[in-house]
Amino acid sequence: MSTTKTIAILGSGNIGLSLAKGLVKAGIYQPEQITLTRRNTKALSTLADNGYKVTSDNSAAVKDADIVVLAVLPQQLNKLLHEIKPAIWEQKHLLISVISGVTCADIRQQLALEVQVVRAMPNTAIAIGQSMTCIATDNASAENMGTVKSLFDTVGVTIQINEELMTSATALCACGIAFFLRSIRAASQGGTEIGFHAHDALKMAAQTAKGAADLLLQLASHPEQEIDKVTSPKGCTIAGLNEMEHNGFSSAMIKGIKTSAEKAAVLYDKEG
Ligand SMILES: NC(=O)C1=CN([C@@H]2O[C@H](COP(=O)(O)OP(=O)(O)OC[C@H]3O[C@@H](n4cnc5c(N)ncnc54)[C@H](O)[C@@H]3O)[C@@H](O)[C@H]2O)C=CC1
Ligand SMILES: O=C(O)[C@@H]1CCC=N1
Repeated sequence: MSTTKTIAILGSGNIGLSLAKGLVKAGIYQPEQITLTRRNTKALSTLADNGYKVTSDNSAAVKDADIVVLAVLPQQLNKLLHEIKPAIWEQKHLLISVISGVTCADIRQQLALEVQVVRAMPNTAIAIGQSMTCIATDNASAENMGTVKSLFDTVGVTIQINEELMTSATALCACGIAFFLRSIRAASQGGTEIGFHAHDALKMAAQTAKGAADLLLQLASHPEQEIDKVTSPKGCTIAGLNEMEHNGFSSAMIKGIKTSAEKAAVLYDKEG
């Protein structure tokens, strides 16, 4: 699926660039249809060489775009909204915010405009078409939600949720990718301690994690069902697994996700 719409990504840092690269990789956008903004555009020179439009002028980028993606940090948002407000046309623009902890209503309130806003919470695997993206809105039309879903469907799996759950989605899916990466890293460190070179251990741990995830996704089974198939009686798996649990493995993950969700809810200062 390709589109003739143009998109401006305001704040081309980690997630903004991952999104841009993912959309181009998926074939839905040509680089020429995407404007990337950043205060220091030197950091985007390679992307400019690859055909993306690059500018530090957010208002110009908005004027040229059908879809405007807000991808700055929460503490950078109010200044950006103030800057682009005169360039936003309520009847034309669809705003997509990937910013954690900021509601659709917060954005309209800052802009003092009744523009349609959709929140999207992707993760960095969007760069390779493997994001888990949650989307939510409080005012966008079904047609615009369809547009946003189709856009993110090209770069992973998308689900629509209630906006109240967006901070939870941030913790589980956007932060979550870091939690799983750290688990894989820890497994590889264990692998090195028991005899493998570091690069082999990392590859073995990553493929094992991928296989575990695919068992759940492809067979639609439950983790414990799959774990039961691995744990031979009096065997080495249950011995290792129980040792991890005695050290708080599941508890650490649950507590970490709860802490991230609590933090996600207070990232944005409306007055800031
Ligand atoms: N990094 C991630 O995995 C995810 C991040 N998010 C959200 O995305 C947002 C961005 O996060 P990151 O990409 O990690 O941060 P980042 O710091 O890498 O990117 C933000 C970018 O915005 C630029 N910027 C700041 N003010 C600007 C302005 N006025 N005009 C143009 N560019 C401006 C900065 O120079 C920077 O390149 C945050 O609100 C975060 O909550 C959401 C999902 C995942
Ligand atoms: O760490 C953060 O605040 C952002 C939001 C989700 C992923 N990164």
